[in-house]
Amino acid sequence: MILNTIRECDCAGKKVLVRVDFNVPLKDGVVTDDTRIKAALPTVKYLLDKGATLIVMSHFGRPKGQKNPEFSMAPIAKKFSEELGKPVILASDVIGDEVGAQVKALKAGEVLLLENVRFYAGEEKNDPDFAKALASFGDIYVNDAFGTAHRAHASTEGVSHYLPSYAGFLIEKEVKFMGPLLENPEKPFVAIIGGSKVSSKISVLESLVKTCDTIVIGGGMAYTFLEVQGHKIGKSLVEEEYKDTARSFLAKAKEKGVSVILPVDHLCGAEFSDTTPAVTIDSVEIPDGMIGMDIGPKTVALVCAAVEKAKSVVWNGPMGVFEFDNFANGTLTVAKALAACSGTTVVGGGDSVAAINKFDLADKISHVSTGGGASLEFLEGKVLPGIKALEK
Ligand SMILES: Nc1ncnc2c1ncn2[C@@H]1O[C@H](COP(=O)(O)OP(=O)(O)O)[C@@H](O)[C@H]1O
Ligand SMILES: O=C(OP(=O)(O)O)[C@H](O)COP(=O)(O)O
Repeated sequence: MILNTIRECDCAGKKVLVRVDFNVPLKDGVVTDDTRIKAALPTVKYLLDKGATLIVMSHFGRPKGQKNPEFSMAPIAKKFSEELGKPVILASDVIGDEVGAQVKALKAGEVLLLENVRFYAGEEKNDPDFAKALASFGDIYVNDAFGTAHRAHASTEGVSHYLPSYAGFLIEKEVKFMGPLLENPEKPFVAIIGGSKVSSKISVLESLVKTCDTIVIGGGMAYTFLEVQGHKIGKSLVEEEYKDTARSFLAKAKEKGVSVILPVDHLCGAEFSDTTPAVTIDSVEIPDGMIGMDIGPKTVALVCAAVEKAKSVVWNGPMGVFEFDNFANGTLTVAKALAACSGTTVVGGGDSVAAINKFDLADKISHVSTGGGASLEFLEGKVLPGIKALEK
């Protein structure tokens, strides 16, 4: 996949329409995690250094096509300005005459942040008129919103039909790290997939089985697989309707000679709560009435040994209920193993990234993706419309 990148665009003296993903967590009107804002800064600063004037756009949350002050970009504009170290003007709206006038009034090198693009239904419908209205603000379009690249929306795909379009540094970096995992990973290649739902991860497992040497299945989704293997899982999470899918995945892995690591022991609780004491079950069989809430020490050792030998590792989804201190060990130890791995390590998915940040290990991972859904779809081998629009 070869992209047009901002290195190739002549943006001096031009108005550049930049799509970023500033869909960040807010609490009481304050940004609580600025990872996505920081991740967009290299592109924003580069364009400003080259003499561009910027019209920046993003969505925030899901206001469903309605103007709702709860979803205003105002608190994000404030944080963006602090991070950038220069004023950011917040537009009064997304499109329209008033915004048009604000764009026209911009002086060279100024930064205008449009209001939430999802205040208009045309955004998610990828309405050509809405896309044209956005495109009218710039001479060039730059997309750096990897986290939203799986959406074919007006600001992520539509505008590329009306302006010369380029990928920013973040999209370039995400593709640089994740592309080889899909096409030509350095071997041994280990994938660690966890989290709570088989339904949301089965497609990525089916894609990874084509390229991986080892696949670890942990977290709540592991129990559906253990149950189809005939093990006792107590009161652990199970997705009945995905048992056939789990069975056929295990058969496919066997046929391809891919080693699948499932939990061989567990940390269980009597109930799903953060005060439940962890009981180590030194067997794959979970007693009646118990809930599997983390992988046990023997499983942790198996996963760590696989990671230690790996040349490429991708991790998506925690190994246990890491939000509860009693059940965070599996996720923490696997995170540390990735941090110590000398191969290329890529972490994607909201909760695994949260775990990496909680344990302060982000700078020891080759690449921490800014996309949850987007990184999963990328690894599933799906075409991401926001990236396709930037291909040469
Ligand atoms: N053994 C488990 N039982 C129940 N939930 C679990 C278990 N292990 C992990 N989880 C939960 O999975 C959630 C993360 O899932 P996530 O990676 O977002 O993917 P998804 O929910 O789509 O599978 C976390 O909130 C974590 O507590
Ligand atoms: O936060 C996002 O997705 P993610 O939580 O899957 O990473 C993106 O901004 C996309 O948002 P959306 O899922 O409302 O389209």
